[in-house]
Amino acid sequence: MPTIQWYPGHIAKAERELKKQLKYVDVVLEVLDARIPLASQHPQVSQWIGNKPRLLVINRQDMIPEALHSQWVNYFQRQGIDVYLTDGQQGIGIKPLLKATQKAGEAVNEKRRSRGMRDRAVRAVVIGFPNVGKSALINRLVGRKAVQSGRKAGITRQLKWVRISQQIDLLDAPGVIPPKLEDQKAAIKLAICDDIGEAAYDLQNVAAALVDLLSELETTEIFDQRYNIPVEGLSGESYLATLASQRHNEDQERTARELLNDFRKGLMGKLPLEYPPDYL
Ligand SMILES: Nc1nc2c(ncn2[C@@H]2O[C@H](COP(=O)(O)OP(=O)(O)OP(=O)(O)O)[C@@H](O)[C@H]2O)c(=O)[nH]1
Repeated sequence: MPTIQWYPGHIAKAERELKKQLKYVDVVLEVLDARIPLASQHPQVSQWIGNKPRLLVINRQDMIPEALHSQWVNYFQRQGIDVYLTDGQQGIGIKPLLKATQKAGEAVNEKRRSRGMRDRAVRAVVIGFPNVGKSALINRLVGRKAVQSGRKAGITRQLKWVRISQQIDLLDAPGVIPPKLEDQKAAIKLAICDDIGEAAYDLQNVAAALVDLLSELETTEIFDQRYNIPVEGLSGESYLATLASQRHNEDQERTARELLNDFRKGLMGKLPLEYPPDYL
């Protein structure tokens, strides 16, 4: 399979701007995609933020089965990482996240008080891959439409500070991705979930990879129900070809787009592409 690489100019610029702003930030909220919490962790974030407090936010919680929620929380907690599950579209899980952000930033004001300075608002930044739901989350945290949110990756182009309350200022950063996608398995999952730009990959390869991945996870029953063709015994590539011949007059590109859109819109049901490594 050809490698997936995507690092357009606006992302490189976003990363430079973000790094500049990080020194003014007290707390980092890293947003992950619930369907792929491991693949959507940015490999360089830890290095950028040093020992600033970090909260992990698993967004799109509505797109995975509820039974998995606590499994992910446990998995990250075992590594000493605080995790919050949210649905940015419906505004679920927002209050605990606000509280935790406030609490994580309090150390700054304790230090200021000890030097005889007045309290100031805690400064938090929301970072993550494109399209994971950062802007939708911010709008929920603010309680109004303060920043733009949209279905295509790469909507947020500029860094923007938003006042959430007297206590919290939030920085909305454009999606960042590593300059080199070293882990190609992760890159394919990001492409399937629409968390990197479409220019980076071949639609048919990625749709076939979705079928292969779900076969590996043994969660392909939905294909029999939705398309009336079982996956059993077929590779992703042959499945796509079979589906195309039955539905769209051999048009595999159109079939691939339809398959991926059905998955991305949640029309195939709650289908995670990753489970905690120690999931039983
Ligand atoms: N189902 C579901 N959709 C969500 C959720 N959060 C956000 N979305 C949708 O996902 C799409 C992307 O959301 P954005 O908030 O624009 O994502 P972003 O991370 O700011 O994207 P960039 O600006 O590209 O970095 C939008 O259509 C949102 O409505 C969620 O928790 N569940």
